[in-house]
Amino acid sequence: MTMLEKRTPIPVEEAVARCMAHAHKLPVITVPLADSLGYYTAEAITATYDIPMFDKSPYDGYAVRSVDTIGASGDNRISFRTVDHIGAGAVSSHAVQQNEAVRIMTGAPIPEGADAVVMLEQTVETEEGFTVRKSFKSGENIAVQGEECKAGELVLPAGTLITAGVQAVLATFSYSTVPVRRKPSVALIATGTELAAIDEPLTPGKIRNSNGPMIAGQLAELRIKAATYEVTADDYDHLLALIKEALQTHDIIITTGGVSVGDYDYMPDIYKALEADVLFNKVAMRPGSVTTVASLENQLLFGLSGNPSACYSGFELFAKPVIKKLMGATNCYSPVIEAELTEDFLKANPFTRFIRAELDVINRTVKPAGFNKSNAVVAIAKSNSMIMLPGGTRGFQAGDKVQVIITKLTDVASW
Ligand SMILES: Nc1nc2c(c(=O)[nH]1)N[C@H]1C(S)=C(S)[C@@H](COP(=O)(O)OP(=O)(O)OC[C@H]3O[C@@H](n4cnc5c(N)ncnc54)[C@H](O)[C@@H]3O)O[C@H]1N2
Ligand code: MOO
Ligand SMILES: [Mg+2]
Repeated sequence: MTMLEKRTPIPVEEAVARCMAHAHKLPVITVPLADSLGYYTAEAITATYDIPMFDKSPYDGYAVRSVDTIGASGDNRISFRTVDHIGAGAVSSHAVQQNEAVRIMTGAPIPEGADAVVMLEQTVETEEGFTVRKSFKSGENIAVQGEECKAGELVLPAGTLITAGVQAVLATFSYSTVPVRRKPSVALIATGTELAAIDEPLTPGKIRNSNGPMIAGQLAELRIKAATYEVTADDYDHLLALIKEALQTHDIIITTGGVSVGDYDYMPDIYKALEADVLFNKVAMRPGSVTTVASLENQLLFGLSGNPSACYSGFELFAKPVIKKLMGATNCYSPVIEAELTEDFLKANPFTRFIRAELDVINRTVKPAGFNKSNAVVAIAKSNSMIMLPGGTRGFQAGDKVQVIITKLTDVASW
């Protein structure tokens, strides 16, 4: 029997800080615009020209000189003669003269001489053109060059998550390819002799490997495709060999299980054998207190707990911000908001407690997502957030305000 290793718990914030201190931005690559979703911009996007690039019509109508509309009223309709007709994409060669108009469609450049646009609905057609019954101010109904942004202006800083809207901006400024930081390559290894493959019969003592697909899903939510290794029995030699193999080609190795002090928990010995620098192996939190993170030169090993809720929380708290930082994100952390508890939670909290929860963002209320022990699976599925109760506090009651980490921003039943 070996001596039980003594572990010193560190505060969650300190554990996160240690992880982040070992997360170095990955090199810049370029990806086609169409494939850029989910990356972060590696350089600032600066306007290369004014937007709009030219004064344009925001309406289907007529471009006129506003001075010619002075005095127009219901009793004094002023007539205009149509001298040209352009749609978006065309440029009129006419300089608009007194009481002339160019029929112009939305998006077309304002012709020379004109300084206002009359909407089609504001006109009555005549043989030569149309009449108006109101005067127009100079600049009325014109989308002015540079009104959205000016050439040289910073539009989006480096480290912005590329969303559909960001892709629109990138297209606007002619980025057919986008400089981004490459995504980390992540190996995923579920450990445990008890784990049965998804199609294997559940013989006595066996359970399904739910953590493997869950972590793969958490990575996929960050648009990272995990390299999922075979499910591995608690066999030191085999596990060590597999992790060594994974270290050949991956930036991050995520394991689940085998990280505590049990007889078949081999991860602590594996970190020793790898001569990895263990950043921490005990965190003052529940669940997931045994979460271990170790570093090797430029690689990180996340030893997530085997217990599903602890595993999930460990990924959200430590792996997620690290991955975002590696990809060059400016905002690496999930948003935290204050919400009102709608149920009592009477357990005391010797350590910081994370509770998979249902947050109603609109009403700013929150409640635990059902049975919430470390081994819970269903509550993870029902949650969109985690309530964070500080260590050293007693129970909380309905009506109390609590801090909540938002883990999912969409697809929530109560929204
Ligand atoms: N004497 C002590 N015992 C335990 C301690 C402790 O401090 N002293 N910590 C407990 C806590 S807290 C947790 S959490 C677990 C962590 O255990 P491990 O990370 O070593 O994980 P395992 O022992 O491999 O498994 C724990 C539990 O989770 C189930 N599991 C494992 N992998 C999966 C998977 N891929 N999918 C679904 N479920 C999985 C496994 O069957 C076990 O039931 O240790 C406590 N013990
Ligand atoms: O690490 Mo365990 O899940 O704290 O309960
Ligand atoms: Mg164990």
